[in-house]
Amino acid sequence: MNTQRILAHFQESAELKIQSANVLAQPISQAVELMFAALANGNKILACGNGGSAADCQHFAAELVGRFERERNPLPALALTTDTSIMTAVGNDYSFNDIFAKQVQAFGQPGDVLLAISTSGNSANVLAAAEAALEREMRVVAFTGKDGGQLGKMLTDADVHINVPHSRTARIQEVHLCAIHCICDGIDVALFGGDEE
Ligand SMILES: O=C(CO)[C@@H](O)[C@H](O)[C@H](O)[C@H](O)COP(=O)(O)O
Ligand SMILES: [Zn+2]
Repeated sequence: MNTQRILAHFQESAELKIQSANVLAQPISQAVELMFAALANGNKILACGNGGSAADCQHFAAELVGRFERERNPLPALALTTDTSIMTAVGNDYSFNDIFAKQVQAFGQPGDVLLAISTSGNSANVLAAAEAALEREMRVVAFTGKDGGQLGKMLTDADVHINVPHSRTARIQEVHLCAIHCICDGIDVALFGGDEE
């Protein structure tokens, strides 16, 4: 394979990370504050998304329940992407669009946070989950790309929108993962200090 193509992927990814840092530092900081306040109040974080974004949800939940870089007590975060019995039952008996919303209705409490990840902002099951969360007085942290899609439009001022300024799904996902690690670090800093600014 032509290594130029590989170099181009790295180049585009690195450039987008730098560009996104300027645009996303503020909303990522807001997401840390929102999530930490919820956790400190005894609430939890639910996470949903499809494909690579489902993997991101699981990655995020693993770092909260296990640990990120510092030793600490487990924090309550649940990926809604892992229970194949729930997802096949709801998908089969209702609709694939309901696989996350039903779980939000089952597990979500007022004050909990939904991490909703969709690079297009238009996946119907993620939109339904966000709608269910808002109905339950949960807050939503939305990770999107492109123009933010319908997900970006349904958020309230109390929610947080982390919209990656790019059109390519793979590149958007790479920035989403960086944002997830920023949030995990921010939660550790909120717990233990270490923010020198
Ligand atoms: O990881 C990738 C592409 O890089 C895919 O698995 C991708 O996540 C899937 O096509 C998703 O269904 C895309 O959905 P969304 O990000 O638009 O909500
Ligand atoms: Zn991917």
